[in-house]
Amino acid sequence: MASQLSTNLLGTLDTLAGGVHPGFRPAHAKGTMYAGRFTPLAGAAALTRAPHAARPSTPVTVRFSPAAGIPTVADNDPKGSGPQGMAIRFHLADHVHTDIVAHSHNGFSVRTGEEFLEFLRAVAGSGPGAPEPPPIVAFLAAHPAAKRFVEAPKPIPTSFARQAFFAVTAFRFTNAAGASRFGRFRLTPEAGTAFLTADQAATKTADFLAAELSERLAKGPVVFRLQVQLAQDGDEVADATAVWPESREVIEFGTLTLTERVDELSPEMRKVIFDPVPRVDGIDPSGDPLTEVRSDIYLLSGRRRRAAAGDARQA
Ligand code: HEM
Repeated sequence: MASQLSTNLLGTLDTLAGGVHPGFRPAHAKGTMYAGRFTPLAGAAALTRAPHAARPSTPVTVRFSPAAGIPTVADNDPKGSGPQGMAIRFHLADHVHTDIVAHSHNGFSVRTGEEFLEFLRAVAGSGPGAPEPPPIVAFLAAHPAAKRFVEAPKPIPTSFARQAFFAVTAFRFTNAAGASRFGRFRLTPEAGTAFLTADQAATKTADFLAAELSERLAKGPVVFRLQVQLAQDGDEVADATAVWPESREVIEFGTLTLTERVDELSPEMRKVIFDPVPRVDGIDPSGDPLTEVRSDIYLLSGRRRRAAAGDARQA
């Protein structure tokens, strides 16, 4: 059952999206989906006994999305586009899967769901007609991580294939010998990162990122390196605002190769609800409080979306 916190978070995201858009996600509403394969490297099985770390290859479904809860948001909207999302489903068997939900900023604004609700409410209360100073000013003054997140540049990428993505919350990886390490997934584009200037971005069309990816895929696959940044003793593993230094070891977990676009409006794709909890033996939550609340709210939101799409019986 969804908690009061999840219900409140969902309601506030709806408010920020200008109301409920039936059948769409209240965050990362606009998205396109792709099919491909994951092939692990030796580092994967050394870190975890999860099945996709040992198999030669696993089919995947990927969804890229601008951040806003508005289904028509423009890909080049300076406020609504970033951080872009990349959600990955590894198909392990019929109806068995494990997901990674990542976005293009390394880190998050707040540590807990309660704090996120406070943040979203401050944003919602700071629109036209808000008191002076608006509530977001006091919130950001009291929450330095949220201030850093808000103020961090979020340039528009030239392509989803030229953007790096970070799963943000840490997991505990356990290998076949029972040895555990904490780490954070990240995705590095094989083509390297590349961003538009504000002037270049302004010349782009509203759906240019999906169009660009289709053109790119017509010429060949799009490749990402799936990596895990490992925590050192003493690193904070239960706080998504605590970004670990880039000097931490990063292991090559495997390669994600996307080959074709799939129809996100097909009944099968509309059913997909990505889950921030991996739910696979060998990759467990780290105790980060965001993980559980996100899992709860994505399910709540996903079920509402499925019901609106008319296939609630499959929920
Ligand atoms: C308490 C914190 C958070 C809340 C309440 C929240 C809320 C949501 C909701 C309601 C959705 C739509 C889910 C659906 O309808 O399927 C969503 C999607 C998404 N969120 Fe979050 N989120 C949180 C934290 C994060 C963090 C830390 C990240 C960074 C990785 C993130 C990245 C994404 C992405 C990429 C999607 C789109 C997933 C897809 O393609 O289906 N969120 N979020």
